[in-house]
Amino acid sequence: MSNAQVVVHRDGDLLAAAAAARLVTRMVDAQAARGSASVVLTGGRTGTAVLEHLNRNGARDAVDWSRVDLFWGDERFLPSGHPERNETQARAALLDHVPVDPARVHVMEPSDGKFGDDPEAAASAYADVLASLARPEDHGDVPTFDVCLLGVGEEGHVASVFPASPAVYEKERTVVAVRNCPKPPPTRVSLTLSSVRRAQEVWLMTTGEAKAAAVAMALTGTGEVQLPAAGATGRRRTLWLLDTAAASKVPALFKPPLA
Ligand SMILES: O=C1O[C@H](COP(=O)(O)O)[C@@H](O)[C@H](O)[C@H]1O
Repeated sequence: MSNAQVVVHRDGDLLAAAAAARLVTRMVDAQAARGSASVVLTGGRTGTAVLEHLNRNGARDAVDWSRVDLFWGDERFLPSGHPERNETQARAALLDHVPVDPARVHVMEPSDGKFGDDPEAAASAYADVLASLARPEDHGDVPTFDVCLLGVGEEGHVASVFPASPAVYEKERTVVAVRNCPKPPPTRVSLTLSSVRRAQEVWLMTTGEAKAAAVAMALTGTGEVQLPAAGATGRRRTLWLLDTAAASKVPALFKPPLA
């Protein structure tokens, strides 16, 4: 994790506002360079707050939303429209308010979707979606995302890859079904860490003292099996966006002045 960058904000609200502004810039730059942008969304409180801030930010209209591919890092395997689905929360926070191209909003199937209550089939279908969008220059079955947004759990999970779970050992598949999650709901679909690592930039965003130990451990050499967040790295950049409480156990070496 030595190449990780840490940015500490005064509180969670400022973190979400600053991350939203940062995301606008990143998407506009990607569109200027390549014509389109691709972002992996995360669920959770911080991830949703970032989308809410993005929706309120006047600069959101600098993005050509019809040329954005949106993916999810994980999904809670629940019926379509369920309030706990990451998709439902992202739509309410942002996607229902901007002119996205529905064909470029790549959702993970719900538990009442075309595969029914079969998370393995939903995971396999999402792997097919990723593979269909990968270009030769991506060198594999996953597109090179511009940004992958991630929350971080108290025990160090990212997406729905939990410590010492089968998902953290997965080396072949790009997307997996996750069962018996320690955090409800118990059944989920998730990108694997190797898929997360296809992103140019990975932004790990979290707040609160309850996350402080996991953040510090991830930054100081704990392995990804014990702490999946440690294995969430970007090809070009790994950025930790923290509030002061989540950063409270980070060694001074990593801590820049307060942003
Ligand atoms: O369940 C989940 O939790 C994590 C972290 O959520 P937070 O509320 O503690 O920020 C999130 O990253 C993940 O996408 C989600 O499914």
